[in-house]
Amino acid sequence: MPFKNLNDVKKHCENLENISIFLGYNANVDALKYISNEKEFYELFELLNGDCKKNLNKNLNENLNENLKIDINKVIENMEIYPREIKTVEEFLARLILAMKSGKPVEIPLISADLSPKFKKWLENLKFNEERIGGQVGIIANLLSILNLDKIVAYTPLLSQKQSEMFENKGSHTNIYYPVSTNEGDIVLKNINKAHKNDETKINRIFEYKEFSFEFDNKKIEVPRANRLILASRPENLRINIPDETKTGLSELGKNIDCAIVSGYQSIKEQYSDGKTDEYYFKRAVEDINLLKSKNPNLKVHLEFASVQNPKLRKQIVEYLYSVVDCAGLDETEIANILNSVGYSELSEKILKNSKIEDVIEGSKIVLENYNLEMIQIHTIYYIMFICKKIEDKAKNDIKIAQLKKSLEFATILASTKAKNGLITSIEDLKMGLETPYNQYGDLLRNLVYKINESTSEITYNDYNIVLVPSRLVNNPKSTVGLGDTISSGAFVSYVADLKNNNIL
Ligand SMILES: Nc1ncnc2c1ncn2[C@@H]1O[C@H](COP(=O)(O)OP(=O)(O)O)[C@@H](O)[C@H]1O
Ligand SMILES: O=P(O)(O)OC[C@H]1O[C@](O)(CO)[C@@H](O)[C@@H]1O
Ligand SMILES: [Mg+2]
Repeated sequence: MPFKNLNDVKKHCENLENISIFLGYNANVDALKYISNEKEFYELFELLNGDCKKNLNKNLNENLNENLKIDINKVIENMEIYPREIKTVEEFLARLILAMKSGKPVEIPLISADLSPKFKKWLENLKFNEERIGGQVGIIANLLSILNLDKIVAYTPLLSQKQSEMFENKGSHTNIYYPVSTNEGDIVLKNINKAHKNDETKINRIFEYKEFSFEFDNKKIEVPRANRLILASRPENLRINIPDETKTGLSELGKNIDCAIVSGYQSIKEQYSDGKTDEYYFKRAVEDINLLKSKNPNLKVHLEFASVQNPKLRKQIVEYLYSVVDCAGLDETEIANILNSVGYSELSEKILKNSKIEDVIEGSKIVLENYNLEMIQIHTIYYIMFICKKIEDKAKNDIKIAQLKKSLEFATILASTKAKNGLITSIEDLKMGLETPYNQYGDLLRNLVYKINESTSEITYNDYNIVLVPSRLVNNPKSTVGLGDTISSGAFVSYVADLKNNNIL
């Protein structure tokens, strides 16, 4: 047990203090709506459906204005169609019910210009419970600031005043910066709170539901676990991209940082109104990473995946970007979806259906090898796992395993603190995570991975280190959005700190 008490955790955090990182590309405001029980679920749709419980079951809402009421038959139809973009309230309700039935994380794009008037009106009237910083860059920057990293260079194309002020420089020194270009083509780092531009604020709507049951179409639906559905905005002028004038300074910036976390590619569209295409942006994204690495070949880059509804774009992210990054972070659904996009639909189905760890490992190995990644980190509700190639020298490899385990242990402490408290405000808060027990399958999972690591049977795991730590699962989480980002950044930065400080891996 690497962390016996808060002091051990604090010591670990000290290792991170000499790390500098680049983060790109997505930050937004998350508007959170909590759905804690059956009553709150029905209340969501009251504007459209009056006595919602009754009406969502019997469709007896005749006394409501035709233009407003929810068409239950259409909702049922959409549950079959499984819309991958949301334009109507019926599509939204269908995907929300399916998400709640599965208890799995879901993100769906919402194109504001295309919304039906009824859905638009409903969204405008919806009262959210709170607003928080969102997006991988937003969530990770604020976490790493508290962990006192030396420098966090956070780049996001849209930086309104509201958004820039949601970055919290809470470390022992100002450490979150925005890269700004000079006339000479260099990058200077500006305190992100003072770097805002005249941009719009990107707002995502997050529906955070708890465990409860409700009735729809006269059937009882049990929500197996608290989770979230994200309606992600896709503003036309959000281009996942570093402008040319800033690009010229990237190689010099790369020299002064240790690592980077890139994410946000899920916002890239196939076609833009000015004729630009997905390919244009993926090629630029590859250039950015190559430039960052050009004068610092040791720079480690982690790509944090997200839910991508369009299979073609999902495949592009993998094919363009996995070849140039070192580490990949993703949840169980995301690895399954990737496998489906790159030709392993049977394995993908198995993972989605049975959540068996052996299948997840098999899938991770395929991705690791096909794209020559150094490491994959998978987070699921019950465990967090690193998979990477072994070092030949056994003594060194044993140290590596111990270090990787420590990084994952740290990550579970971060996640359970955030799940329990909703946010992490200081290193002291991590006591809450440390006091959260591992989930009930902890020993079972550890034994299973022990056996897999020992096995020499037909599936050979001999060349790989499979390092697993069970999650410290919070029963009644305050919120769940961003827990994966928290896990991935905590684990990756710890890994990089070990590389930098111990020189052993
Ligand atoms: N109640 C909880 N307590 C502790 N950890 C949790 C809880 N719920 C989810 N997690 C962790 O958070 C991860 C969610 O990651 P992910 O799906 O990538 O979400 P996001 O993209 O919103 O950050 C899960 O895989 C699990 O490891
Ligand atoms: O796809 P987008 O719009 O960048 O949003 C990503 C979403 O994922 C999260 O970063 C959580 O992983 C949310 O905070 C955010 O709403
Ligand atoms: Mg995630």
